[in-house]
Amino acid sequence: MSGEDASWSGEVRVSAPGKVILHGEHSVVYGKRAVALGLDLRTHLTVSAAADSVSLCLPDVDISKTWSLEELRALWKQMGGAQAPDAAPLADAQAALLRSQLPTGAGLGSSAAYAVCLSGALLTSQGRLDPGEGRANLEKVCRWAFRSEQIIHGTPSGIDNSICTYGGAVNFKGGASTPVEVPPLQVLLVNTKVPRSTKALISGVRERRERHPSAIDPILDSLDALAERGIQALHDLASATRDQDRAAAHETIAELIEINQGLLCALGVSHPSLDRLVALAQANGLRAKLTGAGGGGFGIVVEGLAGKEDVAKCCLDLETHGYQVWRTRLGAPGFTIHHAQ
Ligand SMILES: Nc1ncnc2c1ncn2[C@@H]1O[C@H](COP(=O)(O)OP(=O)(O)O)[C@@H](O)[C@H]1O
Ligand SMILES: C[C@@](O)(CCOP(=O)(O)O)CC(=O)O
Ligand SMILES: [Mg+2]
Repeated sequence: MSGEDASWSGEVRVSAPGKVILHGEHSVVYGKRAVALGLDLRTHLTVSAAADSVSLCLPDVDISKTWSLEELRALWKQMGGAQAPDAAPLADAQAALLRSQLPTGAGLGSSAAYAVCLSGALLTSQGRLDPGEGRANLEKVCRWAFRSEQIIHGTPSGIDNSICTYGGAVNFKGGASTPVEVPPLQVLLVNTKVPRSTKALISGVRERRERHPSAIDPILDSLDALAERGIQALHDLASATRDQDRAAAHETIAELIEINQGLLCALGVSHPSLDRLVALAQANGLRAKLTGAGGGGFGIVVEGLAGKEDVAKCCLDLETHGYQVWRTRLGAPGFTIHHAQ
């Protein structure tokens, strides 16, 4: 439904995945290439019609708020919202309930999954997605989610809202994303349990670059080249038909992960908990890097062709050192409408 007089009386249920950035975190903020994959941990949102208010229930962060439509219309007017060129009319009373499997503020894109769910559910409930316009609808969802990320982050690159909208794997550069064929990529998601702020880490990189532009810019260029090599390796893995080609692609991916972590250390976004994680993986013959903004949060260990025993031993070592470990396969589907009426 849309328009000032329309009153919608249905329910919309949607979900969006979290994400793992394989290559390009931080450098993507400077227009460099990045590659990210959907994660099978999801955020779910239900939006339903309400009598005369808008309420938002976020049990995972212990927030529950209700505003009367009158209050919101006054605020809308005060903000000059009606004059905005792409402003959506504030028409309907709604209740939104959101649940997430994603830890917040840890590098797995909880903010983007949240943003994508909100934008997708509201666009659906307001009748602003056109039946049969799959890609165009997703682009719309992605654009609105980016606005929400701007509120949370300040200067997001757009990669998180893109992967959480489109899912699978995306090749992202300069604000535009293209799909990448997803090979079977098994990883360990490792939680350092160290809290950190995406915004503060991005500022830290900016300040380091301002102090030493001639040293930092080549690192950003290397990260760009690494992402390009990473996409080629994913492609090689997806299209490999012989064991030796699969093995070669896995070896390349592992080596790129190792180089990437070194460059992120040079940008100043690692953390002792991440350095230890990388060393423990390496002691078991596996390669690891931080994912997302770093400074704590999550790291990933790529399993490649490691045997079951080596992977199990690596998990055990990590858990013994206090890390939480989840084993998962990357490439989960993007924004999904489960129910709309
Ligand atoms: N389930 C949720 N409910 C409400 N807000 C959320 C939820 N998930 C994420 N957020 C918002 O996103 C912020 C975390 O985003 P960010 O620092 O970018 O880390 P990440 O996106 O890697 O989890 C939270 O502080 C909160 O503002
Ligand atoms: C550091 C950055 O590249 C990724 C941040 O990811 P996260 O919020 O830590 O999940 C920032 C961005 O791309 O907007
Ligand atoms: Mg985020």
